[in-house]
Amino acid sequence: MSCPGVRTILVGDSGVGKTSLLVQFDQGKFIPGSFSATVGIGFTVMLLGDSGVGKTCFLLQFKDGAFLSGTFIATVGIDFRNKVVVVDGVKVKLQIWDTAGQERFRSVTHAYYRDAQALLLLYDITSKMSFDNIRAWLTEIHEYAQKDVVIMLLGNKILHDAGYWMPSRVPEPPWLLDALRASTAVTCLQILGQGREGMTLKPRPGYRDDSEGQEGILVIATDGVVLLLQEYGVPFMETSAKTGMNVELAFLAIAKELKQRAGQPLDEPHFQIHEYIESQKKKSSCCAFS
Ligand SMILES: Nc1nc2c(ncn2[C@@H]2O[C@H](COP(=O)(O)OP(=O)(O)OP(=O)(O)O)[C@@H](O)[C@H]2O)c(=O)[nH]1
Repeated sequence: MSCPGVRTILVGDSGVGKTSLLVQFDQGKFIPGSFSATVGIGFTVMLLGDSGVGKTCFLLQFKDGAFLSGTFIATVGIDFRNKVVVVDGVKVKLQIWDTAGQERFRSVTHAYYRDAQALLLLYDITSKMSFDNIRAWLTEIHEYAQKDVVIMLLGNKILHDAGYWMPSRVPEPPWLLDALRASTAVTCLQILGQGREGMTLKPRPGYRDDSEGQEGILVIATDGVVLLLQEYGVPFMETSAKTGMNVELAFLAIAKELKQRAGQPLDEPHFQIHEYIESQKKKSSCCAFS
């Protein structure tokens, strides 16, 4: 959550101490005897979206496996974290930039768009406003980012993770309640659409005041997203920075796509990010309703 400033690049032979110097500066400590050569393949991923959609939490969940609950401290300017992931047996270093969602930092973050190879664009599924602003974000991306930048749309704060939602009546059969709680907004609507008219999910009273009613919130999770995806063709997932759902999958899919692009011989078939995330999502949610 630091202010952007001068960019400094550490260069020098392997083993001279570049990483240790950086760790000493960042964390104020020296880690003895832990030399591991910094991986040669690396990509820059940028997190974008309105203030409060959960970008910082999303990054910290991925980096440290922890959720930052409680007081919300808006990011100032831009902050970054590194994480190495293994893709098909190869170490890939992701440098992830967490940007401030607040309007007043927009000119600062624009300066970084061009250096990003992938963009994770987040909205908060409980905030219609944050979804409505996605088109404006996509317009900015087309203006400032590289033409071939990888984009993924993420609907963060899935329904059940904070207990914001409750059914308007006890569902029948009773196991459906657990199924609904374990669902994304999209699957909730699919379940509710299957002959269970008259039952809706409601946010807890007083939860938010920037959305015009609960129907609107759920609709953005289906019609709005489908239309947007048809128009822009970007891959989409619902995620939870709180429970960790799909957080790692989002970064892994991006890393896989970038790695394939970087080293792919022309005659090899192109990696299909849409198909990859659909197959992985199915794997992780296959038992939710059994
Ligand atoms: N329930 C729930 N709350 C979340 C989730 N992700 C973030 N939050 C909460 O949402 C609030 C905002 O999260 P941040 O990660 O700071 O939001 P941000 O997008 O980084 O905001 P800016 O830094 O202003 O751009 C915090 O109070 C978090 O605890 C999530 O997946 N589920």
